[in-house]
Amino acid sequence: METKISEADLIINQDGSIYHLNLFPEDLASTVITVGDPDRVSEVSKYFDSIELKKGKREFITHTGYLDKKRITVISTGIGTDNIDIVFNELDALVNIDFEKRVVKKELTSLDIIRIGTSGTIQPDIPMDTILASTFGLGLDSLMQYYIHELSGDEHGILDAFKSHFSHIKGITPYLTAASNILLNTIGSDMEHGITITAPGFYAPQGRQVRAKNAIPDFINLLNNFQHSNNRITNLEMETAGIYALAKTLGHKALSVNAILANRVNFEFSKNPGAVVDRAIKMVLEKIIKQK
Ligand SMILES: O=P(O)(O)O[C@H]1O[C@H](CO)[C@@H](O)[C@H]1O
Ligand SMILES: O=c1cc[nH]c(=O)[nH]1
Repeated sequence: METKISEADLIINQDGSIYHLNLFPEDLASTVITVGDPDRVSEVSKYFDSIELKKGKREFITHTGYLDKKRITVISTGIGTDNIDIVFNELDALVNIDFEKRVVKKELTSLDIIRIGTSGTIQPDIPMDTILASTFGLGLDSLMQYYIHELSGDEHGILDAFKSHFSHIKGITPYLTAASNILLNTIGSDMEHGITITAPGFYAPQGRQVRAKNAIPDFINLLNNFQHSNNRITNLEMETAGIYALAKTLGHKALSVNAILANRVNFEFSKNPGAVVDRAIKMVLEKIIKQK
């Protein structure tokens, strides 16, 4: 017998839309771009040939439209993997749960989900304004402690090596998931590649020192001298690991594309962040319409 999902587990608004995203199943395209900043949604959808839908609630703004006959949804997640938990469970529910019967559909849909976000590099040879696709998301936040989450052989190897590199740091349980290979080799081709660290904050959790003192000394050096086979850590941000891990758990493909705005070893910040983000948006949209 099909298990019915309760009204408290999956909350559907009075009008039939999903709780936080405020969307109906038909509002969502099978190619989804996520951005952190709600204002970045229109920076993406301004390139669409037509926009059929604009909706929003809290920090979750959604536009769906067409570019060159391809239907695309762009949605803002806000900052952090706590928001990724909400957005990814609700995106999945929109395609894979029958809202009337409150059961999982027999035929599951796999979404293509591409993050276009901003990030700081920790490698001196990666110039500012680089567009980088994350090969793996390595989470230092706690989101995946709450989900059963299986690792492949490659993922185990890198994660075990990182855990031993990080073994003197107490109280952090890292997790790691690979990008979708298909999206990495299509959307992510012609981009710099590397492991992305997802931090549970912007300041000390990314090794920044302003007034509050850092508990982990030499954090950036500790990360940038990690190496496993050909894999090195290239950048820091706040969503990728949660996106990769939940996408894999729920059967979706995901890729994170990072506009590098900060170089943490050269202590520099981009002079023109808007232009770098715009270049990342255009690269991703061009690659999406070339797919299939
Ligand atoms: O520019 P977005 O997509 O928000 O991404 C990055 O910028 C925010 C911090 O400034 C974090 O969300 C981080 O992941
Ligand atoms: O250094 C940076 C830049 C953008 N976003 C981050 O999370 N970190």
